[in-house]
Amino acid sequence: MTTQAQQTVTYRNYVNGEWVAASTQQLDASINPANKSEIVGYVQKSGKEDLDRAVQAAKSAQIGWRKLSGATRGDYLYKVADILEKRTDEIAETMTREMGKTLPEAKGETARGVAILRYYAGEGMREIGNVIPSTDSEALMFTTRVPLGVVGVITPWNFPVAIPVWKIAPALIYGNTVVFKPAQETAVTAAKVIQCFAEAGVPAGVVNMVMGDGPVIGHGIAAHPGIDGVTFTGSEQVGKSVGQTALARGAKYQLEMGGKNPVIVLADADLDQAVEATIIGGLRSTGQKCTATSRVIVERAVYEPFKEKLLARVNELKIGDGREKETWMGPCASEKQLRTVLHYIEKGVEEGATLLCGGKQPDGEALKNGFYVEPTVFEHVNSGMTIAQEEIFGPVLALMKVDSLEEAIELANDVEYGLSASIFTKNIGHILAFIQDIDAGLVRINAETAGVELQAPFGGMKQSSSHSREQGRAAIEFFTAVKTVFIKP
Ligand SMILES: NC(=O)C1=CN([C@@H]2O[C@H](COP(=O)(O)OP(=O)(O)OC[C@H]3O[C@@H](n4cnc5c(N)ncnc54)[C@H](OP(=O)(O)O)[C@@H]3O)[C@@H](O)[C@H]2O)C=CC1
Ligand SMILES: O=C(O)CCC(=O)C(=O)O
Repeated sequence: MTTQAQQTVTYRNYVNGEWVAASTQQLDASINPANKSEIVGYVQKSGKEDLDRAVQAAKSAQIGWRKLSGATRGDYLYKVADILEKRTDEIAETMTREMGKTLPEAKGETARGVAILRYYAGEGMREIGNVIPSTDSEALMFTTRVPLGVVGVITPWNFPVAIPVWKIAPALIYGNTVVFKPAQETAVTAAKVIQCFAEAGVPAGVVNMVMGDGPVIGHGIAAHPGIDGVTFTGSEQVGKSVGQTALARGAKYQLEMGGKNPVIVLADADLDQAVEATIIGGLRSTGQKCTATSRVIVERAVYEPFKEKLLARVNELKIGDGREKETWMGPCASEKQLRTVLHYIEKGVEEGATLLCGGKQPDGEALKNGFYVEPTVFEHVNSGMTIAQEEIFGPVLALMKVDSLEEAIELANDVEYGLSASIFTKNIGHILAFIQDIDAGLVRINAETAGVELQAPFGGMKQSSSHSREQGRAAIEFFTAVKTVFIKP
């Protein structure tokens, strides 16, 4: 008889073009949050020595990679995109098994990874500088851009394909080499993405992946003298420590962290449209997006009809294993995440908010082995409450009633984050005031707070980011350094 351990694949680190076991000889089991007894794969629990090897490989590969033309680097990315595209179904299925989002969402995310790779492949043929008139009429002055060198990429579990790809692809196209540390929670999916780079023939050492714990490998990347820039997405607490560690040794860093994103629904809004966007923005991916809608600020005149429609829709949502066709919302990605969400729900009740629906783990035989939580709606939430201030990262909506647009914007801005915000109204004056006054890097009108587009800058204000932007052409700002050149005959 074969045991599950024998059947389950072990995924290795990818260092200098080879799949290698961690020097520690330690493994972690990556489990399915829809069924905690199912092991998706075993992943490496690496140590500092493994990281050192990866950094050394990335350093050795750097000059050769940098010296290729942008077009040639782009050709590699096109190949990676084609391979990822062919493996969409398999990789999406792994993602669903490993972190719980529904299969259509996982397929959409993988397709987004393909599109991001193609976008940055094309970037290898676009301009990287400007001619600036010199005060010396005989001279030519221009800017050009050079890679940082070796870039460390630290990513979370909520978008295990899209986030690594939107960091690794621009890093590579601008001539950097990469040391990638995926979230241990989703390291199997990450390994499959890196297999696409390996299969595309990206030269040895250009992309390296080291699996392991955040405090060891993630912190190790931030602190490593051989790493020239660090790009991070995850929690505010860890992000800030990554930034401080990188800053202390003079390395460049980029942080994308939390959100507490509001949707404002004004009296003239199309209520059905606003309800749908609140549900999709707040509850898709089980609320585990930094752009997820968390606070729902509704004008008094439409508060009751909006609430009724919202509750009716929330009560229809089918919770279950993301691989099943009829499932609308999967489990939380991990037990830790489930505990966090339940803790916030408890806190909401304790602090006096009214629970309108949800609030607990769902009943049912089919769900008892997974990290499920019901979609939850609170009302009578005020800005001083914990659930109105802290990022929950779960399917929890907080309804808040206001009397005017001014009050709505004031409430919307009354948090430490400023990632995404949306408004539902037909009044152009209100739309313009919102665009002007809201503290958010992503401002969305009559649309959900989530749903970023790969060709546009992405990032937040206040504590949501290091004030930098990712994606689109904005990525060039982090992944390159500018040289100003002055030439005289
Ligand atoms: N902005 C966003 O998109 C995200 C926000 N979050 C927020 O963070 C909360 C906690 O989630 P969690 O997964 O713990 O997020 P973390 O911030 O801990 O994880 C993000 C990444 O950082 C790594 N990491 C952990 N500790 C360190 C460290 N000391 N130094 C460097 N890297 C480190 C993690 O590794 P590993 O996990 O493998 O140990 C992971 O790869 C969520 O509830 C949510 O509020 C979470 C994910 C994404
Ligand atoms: O809304 C999206 O599509 C992206 C969200 C995101 O970047 C995140 O949750 O980390």
